[in-house]
Amino acid sequence: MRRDIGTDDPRVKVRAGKSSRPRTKVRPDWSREPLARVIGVDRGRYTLRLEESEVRVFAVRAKELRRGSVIMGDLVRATGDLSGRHDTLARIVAVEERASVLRRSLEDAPDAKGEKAIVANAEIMCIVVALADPPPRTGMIDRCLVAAYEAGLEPLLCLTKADLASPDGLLDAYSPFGLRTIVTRSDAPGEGLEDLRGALKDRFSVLVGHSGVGKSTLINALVPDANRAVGHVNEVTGRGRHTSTSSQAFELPEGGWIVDTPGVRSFGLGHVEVSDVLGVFPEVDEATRFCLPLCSHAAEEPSCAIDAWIRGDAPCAAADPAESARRSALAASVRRLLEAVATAEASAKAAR
Ligand SMILES: Nc1nc2c(ncn2[C@@H]2O[C@H](COP(=O)(O)OP(=O)(O)OP(=O)(O)O)[C@@H](O)[C@H]2O)c(=O)[nH]1
Repeated sequence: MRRDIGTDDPRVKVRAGKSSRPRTKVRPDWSREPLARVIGVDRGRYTLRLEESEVRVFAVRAKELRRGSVIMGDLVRATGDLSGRHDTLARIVAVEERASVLRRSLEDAPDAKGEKAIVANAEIMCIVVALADPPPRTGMIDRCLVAAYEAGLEPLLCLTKADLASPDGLLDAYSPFGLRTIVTRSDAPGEGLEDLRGALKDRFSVLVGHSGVGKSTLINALVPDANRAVGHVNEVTGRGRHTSTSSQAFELPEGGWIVDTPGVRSFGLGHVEVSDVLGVFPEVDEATRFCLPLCSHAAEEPSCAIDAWIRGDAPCAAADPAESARRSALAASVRRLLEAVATAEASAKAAR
């Protein structure tokens, strides 16, 4: 129907009102467009590597894709100029289903709500911790572990700066998790670096760790032409300066990718639940079925069934002293992770 615009003058053309425009639910099928991996994110610009030709192209997001819907590591469909020539731009038109999503809750950023997906399709979280300068903080390792378990990534603990302090204390503290652990020192890279190379080969890994722990140093050692800027640790604060600011994936010469992204240096865990952590440790999870409802599973909880499981009391499976010692170490570690989740929950509530 023609809209009434208050004149019959035939020279005045009437465009259909917005509401009467025909709508279609049929979306274009992008599934035949070339597949590419997002290997760089710098504000609204993406660097893609085409899966088939391995050509690198710059791209922007198509209008119909929401802000934040394309993240590092995504497999996407791209159209437009895919030549990779200087001054050309491709267009990301669709994002493939993700095998894993690493998220960060934003309760630590008071102006933002909810959570943010930061890396897609990663397989390994390489938690980089300096043995000194800056000193290691177990709270940060625990938060990273919880985030890795929640996202379905395999955690790998990389202890750097072994020339400055012994790794023994941390190795002991994390042995109950059965984590893969690698110790490195930049003055004698040798064995540690080789182990790391082996662990990351053919995998898509994400590096996390505080500023100044030596992430860029590791990347430069693993990827000869990375040219990652190496910062210095401030003598007063004992921290680095977050020398690396853009999110970038580096291709390892022996195959695989390693991502350094500033966004994953701290983790809010507001989106993680107790069951996410317990799900990773089936035997502890099993024991908690005998807890009273609303049990926090903390060590001071008088009726928590985890203690009965440690002792091997019925209805849990019996345990000899060696088995009890193993259960006790594992329970202490799991309780530390649960505490990290509880603390995050409490601060999320307080921020609301
Ligand atoms: N003694 C010692 N120093 C190291 C080692 N690895 C790195 N460093 C030094 O630690 C400082 C920080 O290293 P970076 O590689 O820039 O650390 P980063 O984690 O990338 O820091 P950001 O970019 O700020 O996040 C530099 O001065 C490095 O030379 C090591 O194994 N031993």
